[in-house]
Amino acid sequence: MSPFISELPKVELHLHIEGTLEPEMVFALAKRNGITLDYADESALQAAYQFSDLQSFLNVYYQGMQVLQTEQDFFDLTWAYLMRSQAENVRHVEIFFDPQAHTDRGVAFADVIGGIGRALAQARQQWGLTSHLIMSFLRHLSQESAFETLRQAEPFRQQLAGIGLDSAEKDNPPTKFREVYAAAAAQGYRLVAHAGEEGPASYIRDALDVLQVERIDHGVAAIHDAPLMARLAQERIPLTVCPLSNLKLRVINDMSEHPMLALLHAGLCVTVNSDDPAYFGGYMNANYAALQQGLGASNDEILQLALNSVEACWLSAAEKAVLTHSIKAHGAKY
Ligand code: HPA
Ligand SMILES: [Zn+2]
Repeated sequence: MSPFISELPKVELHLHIEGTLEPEMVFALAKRNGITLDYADESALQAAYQFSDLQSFLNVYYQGMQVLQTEQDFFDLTWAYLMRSQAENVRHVEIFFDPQAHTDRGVAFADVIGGIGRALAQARQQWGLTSHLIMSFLRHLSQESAFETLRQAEPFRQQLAGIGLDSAEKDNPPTKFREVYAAAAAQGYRLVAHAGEEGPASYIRDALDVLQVERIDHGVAAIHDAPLMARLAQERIPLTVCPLSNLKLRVINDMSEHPMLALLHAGLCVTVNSDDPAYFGGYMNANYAALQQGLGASNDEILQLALNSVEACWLSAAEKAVLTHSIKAHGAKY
């Protein structure tokens, strides 16, 4: 790992906390909670991490997270992620969680958000690692289920910065969630959505125009739509791109085909993120390194990507200025 990447101050904007569940923790939590797994050991579980598309990943992802049952489980999961982030010089994170994937199997919303929130608060206190939490609706479920989740979140409104939309994209367009996004906006939530990962570029346009999101998660399908790219550049709509995820889920066949630098050079506010690092082969540094090694990204390009993440995040202007300064100071050393 080049020190230029490992010592670079970083911001992560697209991370599913359930996607940080490492095989080792799957087995530890299964034991603690008296659950029998279908896999003999960690390497047998890891061997199942061969994905052909988004759905083949989601099947494993939803199965793995069933070991998460108590408030302490959610704390331990989140704390492990934050320790790694701290070690990788990540200074601020905006992370997703999938409440319906837990409440649908009888885990209380309060335990999920309680454990995650306790870990985030501890990281802020111990290291000054700041964070925001984004509640994601599962798009393969109904809009009514999303509304029910929005109601369940009401007592925790202050801990939630925004809402997102994830899970199976194909045949679950943004338009399916028009009303629940409008209701969340009326409650003051900030809005993001996954769009243009496996789905078409038109889903990115619908996320912007119908759901009124301010940031697009993934969005790599924009590369196929020149007018949309021009709009995204003109409006500086951030895309939270996840290189290793795109490779593992076969959105691209090889890192050398990744559209990140083409989007960057067209003036888009593209950012680097890890998505589900326990499943896709690496955390933040590994995603930056993949762009350096697989796509030939230069130090200047990497620096610009890191600065874009500060621009795209939800910190105050004063907090952003501190991060921008430290990224530029890091760049000046090379
Ligand atoms: O990459 C993703 N795409 C859609 N849904 C998800 N849920 C976790 N990760 C993902
Ligand atoms: Zn994602």
